[in-house]
Amino acid sequence: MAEEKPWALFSEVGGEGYLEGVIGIMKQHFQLICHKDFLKNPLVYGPKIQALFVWNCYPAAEPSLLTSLPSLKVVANGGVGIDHLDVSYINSLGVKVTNTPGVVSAATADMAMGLLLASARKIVEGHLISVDPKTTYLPSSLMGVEVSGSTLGIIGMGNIGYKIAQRGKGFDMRILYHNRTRRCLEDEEAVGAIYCRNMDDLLKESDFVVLAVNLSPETKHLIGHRELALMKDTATLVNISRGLVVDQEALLKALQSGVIQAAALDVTYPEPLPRDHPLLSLPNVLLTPHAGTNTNTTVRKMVQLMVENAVAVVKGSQVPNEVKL
Ligand SMILES: O=C(O)[C@H](O)CO
Repeated sequence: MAEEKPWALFSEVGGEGYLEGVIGIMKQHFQLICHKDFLKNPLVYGPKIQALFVWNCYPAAEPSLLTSLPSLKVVANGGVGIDHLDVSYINSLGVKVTNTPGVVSAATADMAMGLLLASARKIVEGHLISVDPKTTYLPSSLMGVEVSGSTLGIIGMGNIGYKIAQRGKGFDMRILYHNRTRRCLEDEEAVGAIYCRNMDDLLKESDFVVLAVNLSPETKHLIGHRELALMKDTATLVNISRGLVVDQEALLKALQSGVIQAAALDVTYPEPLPRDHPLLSLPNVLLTPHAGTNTNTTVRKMVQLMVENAVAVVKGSQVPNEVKL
């Protein structure tokens, strides 16, 4: 008789279309129950579940859920950032945490460049003018910032930061980076990146500052009043990491008072911002809804890796991407 597949709990929050493509990958290895259906009958399903698939905060891996899953072995996170998970608490329950580094880097770096270009060249404003028959296009209203030849400052030079540097090189940008540890000379030379041990030097010299760090107690509000004041008044801040890396109140003031020219943000806090949040009505802000990894290819790769991680934990074999504290 064929061995019964283990049970896994996942969230339906991504939307039907989003899940259609990926549910098949999960179903090859797991019997699935979505969070909504689980909540209708937690006492029946709770003891069966061995894997919990998590997308950002969905479902929230909180004590109330975790303690209702006595057979749980793994929380398999989709994405690299695990700031929404209390890893030590989860580990204390005898449950491993896994994530999906590497596979998210290219799409996230593309998003950073997309935001940078769209903000610099006012692409969204250009689209709105083009589709509105009542507006007349005046080139002066869409005057952009030249990207080629400008200076790109990358804060956080892990996989994603490095891919942003590769893209910046393609745009003939001068590349500065700040990271806890310096990359090897070979990596630096391949993209022509200059290391700034002191982040302030990067902030002062860059036309575009891109944030690509993980959120941790050390990087929370890494960019605040002081750092924004160091930036050029013609500079743009691009954030594809986590909203909390920036002090949002300080950013709002800097954008309102011309301390910096613009911001392009894929991440904020909270997400989404409330409809009356002042950042939403500033003309020099471009926002996307934390969609850096959201391509068919990357989502599939993430789910594939989530499943590989979860299967490895359940079977007790070598786990490709366990998060270790
Ligand atoms: O952490 C990540 O990889 C992305 O933000 C997706 O959640």
